[in-house]
Amino acid sequence: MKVGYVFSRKKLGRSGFTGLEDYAVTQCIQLEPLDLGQPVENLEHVVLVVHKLTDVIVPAERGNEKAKAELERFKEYTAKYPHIPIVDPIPQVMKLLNRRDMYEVLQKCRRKGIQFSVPDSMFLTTMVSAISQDAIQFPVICKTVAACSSPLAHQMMLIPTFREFERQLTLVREAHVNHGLGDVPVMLQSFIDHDGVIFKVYVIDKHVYITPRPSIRNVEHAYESVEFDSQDIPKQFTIAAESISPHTQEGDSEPPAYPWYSHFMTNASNRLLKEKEKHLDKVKVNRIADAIRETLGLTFFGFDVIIRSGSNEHFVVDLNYFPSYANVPNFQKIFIDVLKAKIEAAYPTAPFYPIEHHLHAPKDDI
Ligand SMILES: Nc1ncnc2c1ncn2[C@@H]1O[C@H](COP(=O)(O)OP(=O)(O)OP(=O)(O)O)[C@@H](O)[C@H]1O
Ligand SMILES: O=P(O)(O)O[C@H]1[C@H](OP(=O)(O)O)[C@@H](OP(=O)(O)O)[C@@H](O)[C@@H](O)[C@@H]1OP(=O)(O)O
Ligand SMILES: [Mg+2]
Repeated sequence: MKVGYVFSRKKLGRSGFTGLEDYAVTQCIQLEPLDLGQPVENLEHVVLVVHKLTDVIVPAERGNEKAKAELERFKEYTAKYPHIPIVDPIPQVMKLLNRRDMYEVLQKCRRKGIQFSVPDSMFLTTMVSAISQDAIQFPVICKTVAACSSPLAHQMMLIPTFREFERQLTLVREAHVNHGLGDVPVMLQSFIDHDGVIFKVYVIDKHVYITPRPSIRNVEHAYESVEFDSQDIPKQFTIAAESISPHTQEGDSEPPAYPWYSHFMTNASNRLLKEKEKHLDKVKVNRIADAIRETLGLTFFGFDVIIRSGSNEHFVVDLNYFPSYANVPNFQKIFIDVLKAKIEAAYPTAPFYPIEHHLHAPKDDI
């Protein structure tokens, strides 16, 4: 059975996708890229489409001609073959394109009675919009309202104090600095001290995988704002084994690769990680995953959890459609099993044939 997919070249280069087509064949699934550059008539018939179409929608919305044409082609395709399930459906995925909608989704999940928090957030037309000192608790992180599928969506600024916020405004207004955050809608979100450890939660249908990652250290004193690119944050800790050197201290970091590096907990001790993991409530995290799945009707998503220092308060700070699934054990098996279950649900009477058999079957036989 053929499953069409639409993923960016970057995504297909990720480790989880390496060898996926070959593995899928062993499971009677033929994964085929949907070439949105071709007329719809030339697109092969498939039984299901899986995608991260946000990578087409976002550039299309920004006027990219190639992306606009591809999106049109995708719409034509779904109009022509309305019976083919799109996993996940585009209207649901669209709810994660911006952080305002994401915030609403998380609030809705909280109303289902699960005890978790979302940091206070406020939305500004641009960063130079005036705010009063008590509008939000500082420190804050300034994030673009646009949530994904563009480099700018990952440009952030950690702003320790209101005074420093005002200084940044002056710099932007006088155009002394020209960071991308200066003239786009932004969200200010209260920064929560969490000891530099974030938990990435990756969800594939009912499968939930949680893994710790380096994050921002606690803000213990005022400093100048820190601009960073969230995609450049190291994806794993260099574990500082206390036994290696008596001079090694918890939180010592590697030589900075970026000016902002020292603000991140790149080098954690096993003790700190264990301590943080002890506070992680996996049952709660699973409940949050269930609530998001039910609220949005999504199969593929990820969210980020931090635990406030000195407490058990869990915060969700980000929610993404089709994240990296980096290091998820058995990713390929889980992914293909989930696709098979979707196909079986959509076509309950059609058995899975070995691919050779299917290729010789009549065209409208799945
Ligand atoms: N409210 C917060 N309090 C403390 N730290 C935060 C907060 N929000 C974000 N962070 C830190 O900043 C990082 C980037 O934030 P966020 O996840 O919102 O960015 P993103 O670009 O949307 O990420 P992704 O690459 O997952 O899409 C987080 O991984 C975490 O380390
Ligand atoms: O680049 P990576 O492979 O790490 O994956 C990142 C992914 O980029 P990709 O979908 O183009 O791969 C990002 O997507 P956009 O927000 O830009 O849409 C976002 O989901 C991050 O959370 C993922 O990083 P993670 O934090 O899960 O590792
Ligand atoms: Mg994140």
